[in-house]
Amino acid sequence: MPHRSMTFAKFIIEDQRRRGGPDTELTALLNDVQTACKLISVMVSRGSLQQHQTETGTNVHDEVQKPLDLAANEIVLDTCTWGGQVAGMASEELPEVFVIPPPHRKGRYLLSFDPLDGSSNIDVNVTVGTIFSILRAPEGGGDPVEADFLKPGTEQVAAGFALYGPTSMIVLTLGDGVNGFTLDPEIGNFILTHPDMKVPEECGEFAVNVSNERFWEPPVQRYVDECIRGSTGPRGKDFNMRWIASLVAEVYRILIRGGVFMYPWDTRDTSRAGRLRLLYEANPMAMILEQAGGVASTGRQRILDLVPEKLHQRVPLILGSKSEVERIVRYHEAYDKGEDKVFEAPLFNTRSLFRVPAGAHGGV
Ligand SMILES: O=P(O)(O)OC[C@H]1O[C@](O)(COP(=O)(O)O)[C@@H](O)[C@@H]1O
Ligand SMILES: [Mg+2]
Ligand SMILES: [Mg+2]
Repeated sequence: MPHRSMTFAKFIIEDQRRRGGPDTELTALLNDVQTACKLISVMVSRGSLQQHQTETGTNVHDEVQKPLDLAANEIVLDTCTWGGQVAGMASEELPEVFVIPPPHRKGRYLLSFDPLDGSSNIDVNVTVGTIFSILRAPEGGGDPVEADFLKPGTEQVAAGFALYGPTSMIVLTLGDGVNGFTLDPEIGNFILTHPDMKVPEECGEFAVNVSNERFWEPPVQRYVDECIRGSTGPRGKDFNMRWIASLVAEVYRILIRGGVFMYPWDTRDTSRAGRLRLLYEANPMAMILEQAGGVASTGRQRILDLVPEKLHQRVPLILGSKSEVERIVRYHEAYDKGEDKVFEAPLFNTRSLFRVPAGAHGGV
């Protein structure tokens, strides 16, 4: 039984003491984020018992916003504006940077977030979550602009996600390992239940939306084909497949059981570089994965090294147990060098219209 006194707030203060002194503003910001996650958790768990504004629109990604997407977005904006620790925020649900309005205090940090990840799952009562990434705001105290958010993931000060499932959890990294906290509903606190999480190396699961199979590049087709061929194929062992359509739930499963998650580049819409967004989906998840001993890549580049070009940039995302992701990266290398003739699928042959456009893999 975990000690109930090791709360999220206490853990952060102790971690900072251990690593060279307190940063009270960062601590306060993380507490604001945890408060927002508690509020969203309560709202999500009330399901149809709660009335929501029903007028919604489409977001900048042309996706239909659910009432809970908007309500969760408002909760994070409101909680973190009042807290006074951020200079600005970027959200999946807002086209532009949100600048802290006067008379609120402007803090030293920038927060990027996906208020409700996996929201296609709300209607069917499957786990959803909130993803967040924290950067330092530029010195000087002016209003932040888009360019201030366009920093590689290596510059994240902290990253994490909340999970609203059978239990509500927060998984957090401050750049020194990964820790998991479970919401104790009796006392209303997130309690450290999963210290020092590590992605298991031994694994037998892959997660990918196989309905897109015909649109994938050959290296991804090759990896999945080999998994499916199981013990009678080149891998010599059987794999299981999962697809929850909630990145938060997939990443949590990988932290517990290992395996791979892929939302690779595909040819459904060649103008976009992937499905998932770099700033508030791929980067925070990549930091968590790496801090837990895993790997996160586009298939060709380390996610955390990408220099974002725009706020809502999309990227291919492949993450999970080290040896599996490294294998997929090798398959991309072999394909790019023309060494992998076996998987010259018709869609991708040299005459194909669907050849990957230059630069697309870095995300646009
Ligand atoms: O429905 P698809 O194409 O399989 O996409 C599922 C992916 O989309 C997402 O739901 C995108 O997140 P949002 O719900 O925040 O838009 C991921 O969580 C998930 O991995
Ligand atoms: Mg999302
Ligand atoms: Mg979302």
